[in-house]
Amino acid sequence: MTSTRDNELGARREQGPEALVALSQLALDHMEQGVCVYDADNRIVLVNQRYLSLFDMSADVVRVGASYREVLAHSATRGNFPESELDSLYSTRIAQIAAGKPFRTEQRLATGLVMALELKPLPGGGWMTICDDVSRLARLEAELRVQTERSQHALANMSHGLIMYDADSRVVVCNERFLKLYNLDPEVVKPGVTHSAAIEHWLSRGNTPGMSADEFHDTRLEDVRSRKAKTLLVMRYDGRMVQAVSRFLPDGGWVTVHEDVTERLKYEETLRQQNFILDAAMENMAHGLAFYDSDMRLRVCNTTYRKIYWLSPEETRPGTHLGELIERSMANGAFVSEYSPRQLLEAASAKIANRDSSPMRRRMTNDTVISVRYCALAEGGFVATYEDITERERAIEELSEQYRRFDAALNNMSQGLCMLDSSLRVIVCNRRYIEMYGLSPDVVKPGISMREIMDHSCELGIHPDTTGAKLYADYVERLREGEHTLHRHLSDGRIIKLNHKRMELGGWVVTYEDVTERHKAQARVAHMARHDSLTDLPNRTLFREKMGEGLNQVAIAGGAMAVLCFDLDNFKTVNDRLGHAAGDRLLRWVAARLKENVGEHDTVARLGGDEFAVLQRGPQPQSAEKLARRLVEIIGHPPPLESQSIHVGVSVGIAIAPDHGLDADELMKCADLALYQAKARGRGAYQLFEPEMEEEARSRHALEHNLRGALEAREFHLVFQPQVRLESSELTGFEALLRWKHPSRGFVSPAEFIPIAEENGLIVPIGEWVLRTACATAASWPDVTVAVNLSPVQFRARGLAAMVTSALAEAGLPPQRLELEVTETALLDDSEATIEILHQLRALGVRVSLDDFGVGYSSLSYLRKFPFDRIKIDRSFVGTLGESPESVAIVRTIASLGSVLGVETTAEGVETEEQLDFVRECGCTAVQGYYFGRPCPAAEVARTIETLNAVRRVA
Ligand SMILES: Nc1nc2c(ncn2[C@@H]2O[C@@H]3COP(=O)(O)O[C@H]4[C@@H](O)[C@H](n5cnc6c(=O)[nH]c(N)nc65)O[C@@H]4COP(=O)(O)O[C@H]3[C@H]2O)c(=O)[nH]1
Repeated sequence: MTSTRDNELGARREQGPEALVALSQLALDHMEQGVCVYDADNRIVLVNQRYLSLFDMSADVVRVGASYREVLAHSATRGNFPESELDSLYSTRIAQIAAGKPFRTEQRLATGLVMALELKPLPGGGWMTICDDVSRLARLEAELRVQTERSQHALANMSHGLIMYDADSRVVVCNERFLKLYNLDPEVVKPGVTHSAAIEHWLSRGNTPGMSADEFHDTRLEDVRSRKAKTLLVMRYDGRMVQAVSRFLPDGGWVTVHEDVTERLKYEETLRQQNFILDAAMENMAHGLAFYDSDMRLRVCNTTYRKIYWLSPEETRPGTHLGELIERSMANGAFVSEYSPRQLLEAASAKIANRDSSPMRRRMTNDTVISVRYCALAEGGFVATYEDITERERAIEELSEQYRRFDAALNNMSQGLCMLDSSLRVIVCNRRYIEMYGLSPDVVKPGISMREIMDHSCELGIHPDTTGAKLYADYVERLREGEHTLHRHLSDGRIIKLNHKRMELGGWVVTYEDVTERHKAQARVAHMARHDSLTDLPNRTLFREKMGEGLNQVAIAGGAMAVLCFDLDNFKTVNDRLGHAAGDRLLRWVAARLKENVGEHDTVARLGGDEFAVLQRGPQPQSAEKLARRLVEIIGHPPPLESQSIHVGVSVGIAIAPDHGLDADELMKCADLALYQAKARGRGAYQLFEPEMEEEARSRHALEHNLRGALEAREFHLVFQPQVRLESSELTGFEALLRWKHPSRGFVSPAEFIPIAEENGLIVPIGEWVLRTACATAASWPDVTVAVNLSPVQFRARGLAAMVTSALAEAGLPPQRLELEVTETALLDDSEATIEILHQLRALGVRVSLDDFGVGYSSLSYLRKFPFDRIKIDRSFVGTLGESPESVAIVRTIASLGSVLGVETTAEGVETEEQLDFVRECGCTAVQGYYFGRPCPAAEVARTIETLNAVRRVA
C-alpha cells in the first residue's frame, strides 16, 4: 500500500504542482487528525475532510482561500464557542502565530467532542492547525481507570486467592484472599518477590503441598519451565484443602487461582458415598428396577432386572429400547407369551401414556411370577419395577387354602362361634351358632348387630321371660366387666355356655357351647359323690354333712337327734355263698326298708359294705329305740334268699345328741360302741350307748393287746369239768375249759376274752392249742371222753378236720373219746359249710354236740341238718327253772326232742339237787354243773374221777 502511494506520489510529482496538491489533499483526507493550512495572510491553502467533520463545519465556508476569521466565525455559528469570544480568540491566536510560537489548547465543541488543537507556524511562512479528537482517549482513559478499579476491587473481593507472576517469576500481584488463605505476610509476599521466596514463605506458614518441600520446589520450577497449566491440591496450615490452578500468560508470566475446596471435597465425597449407596441399594434391591427415558430407551437398570429377564449387561446398555429388551428376553427364553414383543411393547406404551401404574402379572419360564409396574416420571420417562411375587402368590394361595380350612373348621365346630366388632356387630359366625339358637341364617349375617340378633331370638321365643332390649342391656353390662363366661338357660331347657374373649384389635370372640348334657352329668357326678351308687342313699360324706347340720340345729335350737348305726348280720356269708348280686339285692332291700320306716326329715345313709346309719329327730331315745326295734324285726325276716340256711339280721347301735355329745365323730364312736355291744349280745339286737361302754372298749383293747402274747407266754391252761350220765350217775367225761392267767389282772374269764380272740382271729391258734392239749391230757385218762369247745371262727379257718386228726394222732387218743362242742352261731354263719366240716369230723369217729341250745335263733332247724350226738341245754334255762315256767317248758321240750331224736341231752349249770331232780324229771339224760364238780386243773382230774366213782358207788 505504501509503495503504491509512493509510486502514486512519484507519478503526481511528474504531473506538476496541481497534481501534487491533489495528492496532498488525498493524503490529508485519510488522516485521523484534522488539518488546516493557512498562508501568511491567514487564508486557507489546504484543509482536510477530517477537520471539517470534527468541527462540524461546511466545506462551502471552510475552503481554500477562506480566512481564519471566517473559519472561526463559522465555527462560532456551529456553537463550538460563543460568538462573543470570536474577536479575542482570533486576535490572541494570530498574535501567538505571528510571534512564531505554537499554540495548544483543548476545546469542547458543541458536538461534545473534546478537541486537542495545535496552531503551529510553518517555516516557510504561514501556519497550520492540527486538531485531534481527544475525547475518545479521555473516554478510554476513564474506562481504563474504571476497569482497573474494578479489577482491583474484584481482585480484593474474589472468593478465590490469586497470585500472578511475571515472566521473571516475580510476583506481579496477589490479592488479600490469597494472603489470608495461606496466612501469608503481605510484607513478604508482595509485587516483585520471587516465586521461590513466595514458596518458601508459604511453606513456613505450615501449608503443605502433599510432598516434601524440595520436591515441591522442583515441581513448581518444572511447572514454570514447561509452562503447562496445572492443578494442584494442597493442604492449608489448618487442614483445609485448597485447589491451586495455574495458567500461563502469553507474556511469559502465570497466574494461579487458589480455591478453598474443603467443603466441595466433602460434598463430593458425600455425593460419591450417596451414589455408592444408591448404586448398592439399586443393585441389592430384591426388585428389578429399570429407568427409561421418554423415548422408552433404557437409562439404567439393576442386576435383578437382568436376572429376571435373562439379559446380559451388554444387552442392557443404556439407550437400548424397551421393545428390544422385550424381544431379547423372549428370545433368551425368559418368558413366553401369546402376544408378540411388539404387542407387548404397545401394551406397555399404552399403560405409560395413561399413567396407569397398576401391576401386570407375568409368569416366567422358570415358574416364577413377576409383577411389572410402570410409573411415569414427572420429568419425562418412566421407571419400571419388576417384583418377584412367587412367594407372595404362594402365600396368598396358602392363605386362601387356610381360609377355606378355617371356614370348614368354623362350620364344623361343635361349638358355636361369633366374632363381634367393638360395636357388637357380627364379623363372622358359624353354622353351629345359628343352629344352636335356631336362628334364621337370612337374618344372622355379618354386619348384623347383637341387639338385632337378640330381638330376633326373643321373637323366636328362645329366651324365656325377657325382651331383646333387656337381654341386650344385661349383655352390654356384662361385657363392660371384661372377659367372662355366662350360661343361658333357653326356653327348651337347654343350657348354653357363652365364653367371651377380647380380640387384640377390639371386639369379642364369643363361643357357644351346649352344656346341657355336661350339666346333667355334673349334677349326676355331684350326686354320686355324695350318694351310694347301689342304694342311692346318701353316702358317708353326705351323712356327715347332714349330721353336722343336725348337730348344729340341736346345739342352737335344742331338741335331740339320734344316730343309729346298723350292721347286717351274716352279710359276708351271703356275699360269699350266694354271690355279690344276691348281696346287692339284700342291701337294696335293707335300704328300702330303712327308708320306708324313717320320718321324712330323717336321713338314711349307707356308710359302706353292710353298714347303714340313720339320723333321726324326735323325742329320744324313745323314737330311736322304737325304730331300732322295728327294723331289727323287719330286717330279721328278709325275703327268701337263695338259701334259707343263712340267717340275716341286723344289729343296731344308738347314740343320742346332745346326751352323748354334740361332736359328729364323738357321736359316731358312741353309736359304733353301742353297735359292738349289740353284736356281742348275740346279734339281731339294738343297744343304746352307755358311757361305760367306752371304758369297756378301752379295757377290751388293752385285753386284746395282751391276748396276742398270751399263747407264747404260756399264760393259758385248761381246766376240766366233769360230765355225768343221769341215769347211772356215771362219769362220762370232762369238758375242757380254757383259762387265761393274766400276769397282772389275774384270771380273765373266757366269756370276756374268747369273743375278742374270735374277733381278731387269735381263737384259731388258741383253739388248736386247746384241742391238742385236751387230747394230750385226756389220753392219760381212763376210758372217759374229753369235750372241747370249737369256735365258729375255727370252722371258717381252713383245715379244721385235718387239725383234729393231727391232734388225735399226736395224742394217741381214740376219736370216740373226743367230743366237739359247737354252738348254734357256728351254724348260723354258713351252715352248709359248717355242716360239711361236721360230717368230716363225724367221719373221723369224733362225737359232736350242740352247745348252748335254746338261746339261738332257730335252734330246731339245725337239729334237722346234722345228727348231733348230744344237745347241751344252756345253763340259763337250768338256772331259772325254779322261777320260770318257760324255762321248765323249754328244758322239758328239748329233753323230749332229744329223746325222740335219740340224742343225749345234757343240762348245763346244774348246781343244786333240786335242779338235778328237776332236769332228771324233765327227761335230760346227762348233767354238767357245779353240783357234780367245778372245772378243775388236769392234775386234779384223776381225783375227781375217783371221787365221782365213789359217789356213784354210794348212790
Ligand atoms: N354258774 C355256773 N356256771 C357253770 C356251772 N357249771 C359249769 N359252769 C360254767 O359254764 C360254762 C360252760 O361252758 P360253755 O357253756 O361251753 O361256755 C364256755 C365256752 O363257750 C367258752 N369257752 C371256755 N373254754 C373254751 C375253749 O377252750 N374254747 C372255746 N371256743 N370256748 C371256750 O367260754 C364259756 C364260759 O366258760 P367258763 O367261764 O369256763 O364257764 C363254763 C363253766 O365254768 C354251774 O353250775 N354254774
